[in-house]
Amino acid sequence: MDKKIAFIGAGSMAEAIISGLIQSQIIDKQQIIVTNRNNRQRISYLKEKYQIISMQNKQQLMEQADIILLATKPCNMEQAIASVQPYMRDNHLILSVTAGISTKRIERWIGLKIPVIRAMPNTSASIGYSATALCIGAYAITEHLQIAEQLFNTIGTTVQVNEAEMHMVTGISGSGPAYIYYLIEAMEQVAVEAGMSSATAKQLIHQTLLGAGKMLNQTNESATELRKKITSPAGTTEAGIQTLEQNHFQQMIKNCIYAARDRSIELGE
Ligand SMILES: NC(=O)C1=CN([C@@H]2O[C@H](COP(=O)(O)OP(=O)(O)OC[C@H]3O[C@@H](n4cnc5c(N)ncnc54)[C@H](O)[C@@H]3O)[C@@H](O)[C@H]2O)C=CC1
Ligand SMILES: O=C(O)[C@@H]1CCC=N1
Repeated sequence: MDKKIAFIGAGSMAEAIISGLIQSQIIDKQQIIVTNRNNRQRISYLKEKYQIISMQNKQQLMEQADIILLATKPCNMEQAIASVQPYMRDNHLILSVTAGISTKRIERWIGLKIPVIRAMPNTSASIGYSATALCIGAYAITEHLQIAEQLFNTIGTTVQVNEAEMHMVTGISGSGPAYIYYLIEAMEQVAVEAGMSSATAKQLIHQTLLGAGKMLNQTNESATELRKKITSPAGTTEAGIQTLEQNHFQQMIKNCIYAARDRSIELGE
């Protein structure tokens, strides 16, 4: 890719994308620029670790960049856009990974007929395994979507969705890795509580997770089919799953995802 990308916001998500892009070698390190509000220490860390460019001068940054990737928290986004808005050109491509904030609102804050694409990746981007959903704003055309797809496909998979679906996407795949980690935390805790060494527990659990993920990915079988194959009648799995059912596990997961979706809606308001 011969374009320069400027990251406005240099937190966890920006770092996951930067790390994934560099590993994919789609872009030269020197074509990645980062800036944040004022945390110099964070910028120095990223600059040193990834040998990318840092630039606190927003005018200079906007003159050099072709793609502007907005990666601040939703509450900081208006201010972040205001800091670069005077230097925006309508041939900049704006990408936003910010939860909740619509392309319409971004276009309004920018005040130009400028292409905006909203993306919802997840932190597995850092190793090339993000599940990213994309949706396009009013002024983005196929060519812009293709650039976004090219970029996010190097750090995982992409799917285009209607913007209305983005809140649910955020609840499912944006936050999704955290729910899985939370489940793993509980599995590790119980193994250690029962006397297993932490190293043994981690090895067994992490490989179990990896294997289950690959089974879903590599066989044509659904999660339900795969689960049923493990669940022998009157066996150990059945005993475990009955306990989950008695404790309304699936309803709890659904409530968790609805809560994340609703929070995304609130963040956009
Ligand atoms: N962490 C995750 O797993 C995911 C996060 N996102 C979205 O990515 C965005 C960033 O999330 P994180 O990286 O986790 O947050 P973070 O808090 O780690 O990073 C936010 C960054 O924005 C910078 N910032 C704040 N105000 C600014 C301003 N006015 N100008 C320039 N930079 C400014 C901060 O200095 C910081 O570097 C959020 O909107 C979140 O919804 C999306 C998908 C997954
Ligand atoms: O927790 C958050 O708000 C962000 C959005 C998706 C994942 N992390």
